[in-house]
Amino acid sequence: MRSPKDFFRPLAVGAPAPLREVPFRPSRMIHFFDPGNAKMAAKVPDIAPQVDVLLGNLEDAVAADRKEAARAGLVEIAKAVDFGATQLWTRINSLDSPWVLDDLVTLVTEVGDKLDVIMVPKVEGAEDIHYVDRLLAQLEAKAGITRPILVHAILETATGVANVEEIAGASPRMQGISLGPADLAASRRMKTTRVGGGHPGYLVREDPHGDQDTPRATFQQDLWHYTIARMVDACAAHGILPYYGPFGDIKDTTACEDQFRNAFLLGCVGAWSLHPVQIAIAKKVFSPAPADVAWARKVIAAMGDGTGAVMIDGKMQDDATYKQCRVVVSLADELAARDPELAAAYAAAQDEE
Ligand SMILES: CC(=O)SCCNC(=O)CCNC(=O)[C@H](O)C(C)(C)COP(=O)(O)OP(=O)(O)OC[C@H]1O[C@@H](n2cnc3c(N)ncnc32)[C@H](O)[C@@H]1OP(=O)(O)O
Ligand SMILES: CC(=O)C(=O)O
Ligand SMILES: [Mg+2]
Repeated sequence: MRSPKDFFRPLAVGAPAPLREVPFRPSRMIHFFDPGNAKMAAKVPDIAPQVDVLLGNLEDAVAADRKEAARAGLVEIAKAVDFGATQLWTRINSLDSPWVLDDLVTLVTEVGDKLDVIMVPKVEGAEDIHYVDRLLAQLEAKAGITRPILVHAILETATGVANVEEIAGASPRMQGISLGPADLAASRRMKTTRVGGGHPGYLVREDPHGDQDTPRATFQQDLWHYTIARMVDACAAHGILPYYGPFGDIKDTTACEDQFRNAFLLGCVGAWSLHPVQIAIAKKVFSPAPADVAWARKVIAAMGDGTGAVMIDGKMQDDATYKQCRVVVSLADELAARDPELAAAYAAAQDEE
């Protein structure tokens, strides 16, 4: 482990200095596309302004014989498109694959100045992040890149979950972590074949009634609660951002919204959109509701310097609820600065209060 005094030292001569704080930039949806798929690639200029993050995916979902085409497609798109305030990310191939070295070398040297974040799949421990960290520093130095490219890990192996705290704190490059429910299910030998979401078999049943014939209600439980909660704590402890990952049942927009909202309420800042239909869902869910923002502003106003206790509409407010309200309001302000429609909805709700 590096000494704390060396933690923020560049790992290569000529590499940019690491950031001391992860910039909070809106990232309600990380929109995945395959840069080697001509139809999807053609949609990028139209989709870019609608999303917070556009991610050129090179890993799973890109067939083995299309890996080079996807990488080349991403370089072309990154050079050609003006992304405005939208972030450009990529998901590279896994560190044990034959493609990852070329992914990193090509992308950083050709379009490193356009890339905000590199998502690394199947991260198992701090050593995976250390490897990417050093290599990125060398490549940044070679390419003359002046601001560090950040790193995002996917939590999708049992070992990764066991090491999530050390992964979150492995480097000042760490921007965030996403849950990878599909690979994680396989790694853990879970018996769901879905990409995220619930399972009707994972339930609790109410106690028997005196009368044997009365049916006993069942309640479906959340398969992902434990992992998301661990991930959120690890991220918060290290000042980085947690995300729910993919929801594979594209047609079930209702369950997608539920899964995204559970993650939002537990502390996640965004989720992946795999299909254009999921963009609006993520936008809705990961933007605090206007009524909640108006309420939070009311509490903050009533609390003055944020200490003491007051009663508002029958509810006790004190230093802790003041902090909760600050979380909601600062997120709303950051999102409103990027999203005029949302800013207007917040202003209207404020006028109603
Ligand atoms: C477990 C994991 O690793 S998850 C992450 C990896 N997976 C991915 O990245 C998947 C990304 N998404 C996709 O590949 C596709 O959305 C699929 C395969 C799920 C569905 O694709 P389709 O069957 O083409 O869906 P559908 O017919 O509804 O698409 C409608 C249009 O949207 C386009 N489209 C679909 N997904 C996307 C996308 N993610 N980005 C941009 N455009 C898209 C299609 O090309 C199609 O265009 P067209 O109207 O010009 O023909
Ligand atoms: C997100 C991802 O890669 C997975 O669920 O496996
Ligand atoms: Mg995966």
